[in-house]
Amino acid sequence: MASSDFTSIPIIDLSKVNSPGSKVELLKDLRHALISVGFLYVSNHGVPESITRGLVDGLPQLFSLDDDKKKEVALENSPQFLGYSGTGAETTAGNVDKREQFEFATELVDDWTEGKPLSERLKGPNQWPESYPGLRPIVETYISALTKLSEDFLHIVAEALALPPTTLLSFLSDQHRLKLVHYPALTSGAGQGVGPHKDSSGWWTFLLQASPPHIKGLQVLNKSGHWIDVPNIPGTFVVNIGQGFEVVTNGVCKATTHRVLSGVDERFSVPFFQGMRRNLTKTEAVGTLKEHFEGEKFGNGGGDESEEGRQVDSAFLRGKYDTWGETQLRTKIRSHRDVGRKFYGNVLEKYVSDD
Ligand SMILES: O=C(O)CCC(=O)C(=O)O
Ligand SMILES: [Fe+2]
Repeated sequence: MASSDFTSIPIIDLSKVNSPGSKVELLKDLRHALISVGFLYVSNHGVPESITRGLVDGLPQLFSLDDDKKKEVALENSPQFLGYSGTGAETTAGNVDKREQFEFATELVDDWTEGKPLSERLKGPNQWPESYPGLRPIVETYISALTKLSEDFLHIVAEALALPPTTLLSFLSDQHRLKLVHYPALTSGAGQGVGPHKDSSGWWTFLLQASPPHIKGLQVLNKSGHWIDVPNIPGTFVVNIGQGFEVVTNGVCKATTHRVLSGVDERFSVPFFQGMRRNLTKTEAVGTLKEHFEGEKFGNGGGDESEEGRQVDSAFLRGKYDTWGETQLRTKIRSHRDVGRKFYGNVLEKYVSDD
């Protein structure tokens, strides 16, 4: 094992930002987590317990709706790829993921018209299940709270990386995405809840583990290739780096590979994907902070990564398309070809056969 390799996930107490003495310690711990781990918990984050509780308590009711009620808000209806997708609709690392999910986003108007970049069509309204009218205020309140937390967090991250506090805000999107996820119980043994991946859809991910702490499942790959458990610690969010942030930091802060193993207990989770602006070009993403992150203070950076981690595709950096938005659209169309066929017929063939 590499001498600096991690075997557990650091907990960052965000209340330490409030006093100068403890802030120094916070920034040092955060910097280590960002450069050497890529995953962390945040505690004392300021999101009221009533907001997370409202969401957690609603999940069993939502997922126990009849199939035909879920299908009324099927993701296939939505050019924004927002809505319900059932178990078996997704594959990761070549295997089928055993999970069902509702995807929501910051509520926006679809004002795309012919001539605008196609990726602007990712912006649009949510589909709210009519048979659970109480869900909308719960989800909207939660998205607002996480939007605020994730923006505040970017200020602290910038400071931990020796940047002016507002530096990272210029990369933000007007749209953040939220998934409500249910991993059904397996009748025997363990199986793939979601396969090994790096988060490609956001710039940072804030995950609420929404089942009791004895229900495990989330694991992170360390640099020597061992899977490390990320148990649910009540009152915290798990925070991890997305592929966009890795690009912007010149690889100093790595998007760490993770997976979910399902077992005999069902499990719920809620990832919030803080969005990167769709018109961000590869040149801007790579170039804006390049000099800063090439500097000596990041000498060794997070450099090393396990072989399995290296294999995980970075669609933005290696892909053919110049903007973050187009890369996102391509990824979405490739994962949901039926939506591609219905709304993006002109580019479907190009995106599915360009590698
Ligand atoms: O369910 C979890 O704990 C993690 C989910 C995840 O990694 C994802 O959806 O990207
Ligand atoms: Fe993930």
